[in-house]
Amino acid sequence: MDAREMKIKAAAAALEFVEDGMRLGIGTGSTAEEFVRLLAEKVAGGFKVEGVPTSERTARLCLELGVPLKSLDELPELDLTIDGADEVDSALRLVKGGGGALLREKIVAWASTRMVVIADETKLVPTLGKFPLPIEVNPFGLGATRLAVEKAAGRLGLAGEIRLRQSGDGVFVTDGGHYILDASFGLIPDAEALSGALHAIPGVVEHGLFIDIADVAVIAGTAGVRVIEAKA
Ligand SMILES: O=C[C@H](O)[C@H](O)[C@H](O)COP(=O)(O)O
Repeated sequence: MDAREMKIKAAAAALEFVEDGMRLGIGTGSTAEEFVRLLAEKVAGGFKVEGVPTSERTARLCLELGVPLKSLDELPELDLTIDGADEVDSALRLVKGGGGALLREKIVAWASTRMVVIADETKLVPTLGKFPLPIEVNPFGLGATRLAVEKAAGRLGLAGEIRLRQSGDGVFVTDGGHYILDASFGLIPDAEALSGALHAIPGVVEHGLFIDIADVAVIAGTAGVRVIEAKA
């Protein structure tokens, strides 16, 4: 099974969590896009959902495929969000933001009663941190914020390159008009402490650590699909 097939398997299994009439947060990325394609087929068959997209990219795909959309202002409470991840650990802590959508993804997931994360087994890790941590920052005072991030990480014994994300010839800009710093700190043994330290920096808008947000992970691998529930 190749990577795309695994993503489709995870997306198909996650579709089982979606009920007719649900208000649905719809994630961003290649795995979430497989979910949107499968959801669109169900919608075409008469299944009713109202989706809130986590990025302009996802919104475009939903509109193209006929998945009905609302804004989060119209639907401030959602039943379920289905989204991908860059890393998932056994406590269902996540690293997200590889596609730059982490802020809207976190806002949408937070507004949802449940979040189901979908991924192929390569994303499952014993400890978060192999994937560089995306940190969304305000463009104002970028240098100062970067330094503050470096110092905060250093106090937790973390160090590594912090790169300003680029896109084509320029700086990558998120849907919210912010920049992304990709921090290669290596393994993050205390994700909660790093999350708190980053949130304390005024120039940090949000970071890609999702802690106590995902309720279920649907992980597709060569041996089949595994469903992991978060411990209460
Ligand atoms: O910003 C993007 C998101 O957090 C994605 O859900 C994440 O990067 C996973 O994307 P993919 O399914 O393409 O690996």
